Amino acid sequence: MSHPPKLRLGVNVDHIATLRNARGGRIPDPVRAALLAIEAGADGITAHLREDRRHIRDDDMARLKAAISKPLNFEMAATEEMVRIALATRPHACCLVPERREELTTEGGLDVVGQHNALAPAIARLGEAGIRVSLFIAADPAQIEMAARLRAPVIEIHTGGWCDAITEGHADKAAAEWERIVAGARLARSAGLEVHAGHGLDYATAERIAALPEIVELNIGYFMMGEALFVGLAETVRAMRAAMDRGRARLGTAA
Ligand SMILES: CC(=O)[C@@H](O)[C@H](O)COP(=O)(O)O
Ligand SMILES: NCC(=O)COP(=O)(O)O
Repeated sequence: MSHPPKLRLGVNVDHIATLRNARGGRIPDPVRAALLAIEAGADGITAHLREDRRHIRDDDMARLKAAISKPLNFEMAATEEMVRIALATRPHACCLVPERREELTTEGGLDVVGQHNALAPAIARLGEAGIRVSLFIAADPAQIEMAARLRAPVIEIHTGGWCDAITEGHADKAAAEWERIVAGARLARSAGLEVHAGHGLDYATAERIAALPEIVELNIGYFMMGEALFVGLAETVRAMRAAMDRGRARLGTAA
């Protein structure tokens, strides 16, 4: 790939809403966080409207759409309720993710293979409305190939397994997960898909994955919101941007 496109940073503001909801008030406001992140260099904002509204609420998504000048990536389960909200909101993009009320965070990727009949109408309705559809999946060849068959333009590779293995010191599992990501990104690109990645990324893992030329967007939230508590959100966005730029400078050497 001679001149791979710029690597975009999507900042996920979910967990500003988690803190806000702790007392049921209006502060801290995820919209203010989004505006600050954009001012500091974010290329887009991601927010996950979960069925249980544990963090981002319907009003947050509507205010984000109205307030931000950069693309809004609306993460959602592929339910009738969420499709209707997304069609009314008209974000730049929707990322379809698996959801289970009892989960602590997004576990695993969307089962595109097992649910392709149910997903196809949602993908079509969102796409026909001009919304760029992304499927949040594991770097699994069968899932990637089905995503391409369903004509979703984008996949987002779930990096949680790789990041968790690193955090827990499971070097062999981390190496195996990394190989899956490298191979999955290549397969997805060869299938004509735009390739994003996210979940659990921090400065070190973002820097490493930035060296994969097939990947053009990283969506990062939890780690950055934690860092922002100590050094500020603007500084955190700048530091993440710098980590991604360092990784991009080593393009093609990470595999
Ligand atoms: C799909 C994804 O990776 C993000 O939305 C992440 O799930 C943040 O939301 P939760 O922490 O609620 O899972
Ligand atoms: N899709 C990944 C995302 O939006 C942010 O995930 P995380 O960084 O909060 O784990």
